[in-house]
Amino acid sequence: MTKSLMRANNLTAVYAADSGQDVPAVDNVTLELPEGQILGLAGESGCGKTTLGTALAMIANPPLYVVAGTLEIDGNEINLSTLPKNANQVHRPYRGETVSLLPQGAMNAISPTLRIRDLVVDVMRAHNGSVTKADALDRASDRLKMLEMPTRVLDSYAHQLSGGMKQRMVTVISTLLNPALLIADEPTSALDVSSQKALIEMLLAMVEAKIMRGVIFITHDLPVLSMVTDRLAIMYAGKVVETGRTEDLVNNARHPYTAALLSSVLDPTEDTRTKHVLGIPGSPPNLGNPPSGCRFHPRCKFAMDVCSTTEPKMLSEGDHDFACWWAKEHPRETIPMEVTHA
Ligand SMILES: Nc1ncnc2c1ncn2[C@@H]1O[C@H](COP(=O)(O)OP(=O)(O)OP(=O)(O)O)[C@@H](O)[C@H]1O
Repeated sequence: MTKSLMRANNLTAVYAADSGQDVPAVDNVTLELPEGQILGLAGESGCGKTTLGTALAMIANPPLYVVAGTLEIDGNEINLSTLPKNANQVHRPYRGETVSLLPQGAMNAISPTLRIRDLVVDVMRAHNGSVTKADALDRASDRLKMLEMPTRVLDSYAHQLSGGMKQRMVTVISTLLNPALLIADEPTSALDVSSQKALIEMLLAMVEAKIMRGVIFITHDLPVLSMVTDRLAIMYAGKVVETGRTEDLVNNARHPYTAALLSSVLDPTEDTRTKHVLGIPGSPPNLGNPPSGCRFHPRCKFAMDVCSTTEPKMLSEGDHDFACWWAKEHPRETIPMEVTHA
């Protein structure tokens, strides 16, 4: 593997509940991103993707607490559990410059009373109060020219822009400080197909130009991830269950959950109309009280006795890691995809 840009070690993040029972939404997750690559983070709704992104971006606020874990990035090792509990007090260069988060729905959060140029100045000044308006706007304008986007957008209000343009603008603004790592949470989900393509092309151009040196791309949308990412990490019920090169996961899933997730996606080929996509039986567990052993075992058609009693350890086959008892007993065997024909 090429040089590592980021490595999160044994990260656990919990939501403190009024009932006193904490919900560990991210449980002992270890994740690595090589320099210059895009890592896709996928899994069903509620599996902890946004919580993991929030913890890595060092913007966890109560009731979310990072209770364990370190982040190695850019030669620093940051103990995430000892950062101030109020994210506003976290060392500024960590937030925004080391890691920048493009939150879910960011494009709809732009104030209707601000022009894009005002937003640029606000964001730049939040990081460095002494930045002049002219310098902030010069930087934004240079960045837009570099990305072949129209600079007149800076004079617009959000409601004057299309959804696709708004999303590209918030992406540009959230990377003006050249963060080492950008975490983009569902950046394409609310966009039409051509706007998705434009955003993806822009993200790839930004990585190519080293505006940021790595991206974690969070989405449910596996077809988008398989197009854009170098690596994938699949989460289930707060845990990363499989990670590796995108091509390896898509063609040779080693965890039954990954295989089930992939086979829930319709591939628009000639025989699509005759295919039954089986989906994944059952529903994800309550993270406050997850199943014992492997958390996926109640929904897994490959489950064995050990799966309900003992949590599987992460195993490696080359650059491909997975936590599954069935895969351990069936080295290098591809999990069959569950698609039937009418
Ligand atoms: N403020 C909160 N208090 C308590 N539990 C929460 C809170 N926010 C999220 N959770 C729980 O944490 C778990 C993980 O949520 P998270 O939003 O990280 O999942 P996700 O995979 O990003 O989902 P989605 O794809 O729907 O965005 C969920 O089970 C959710 O119910």
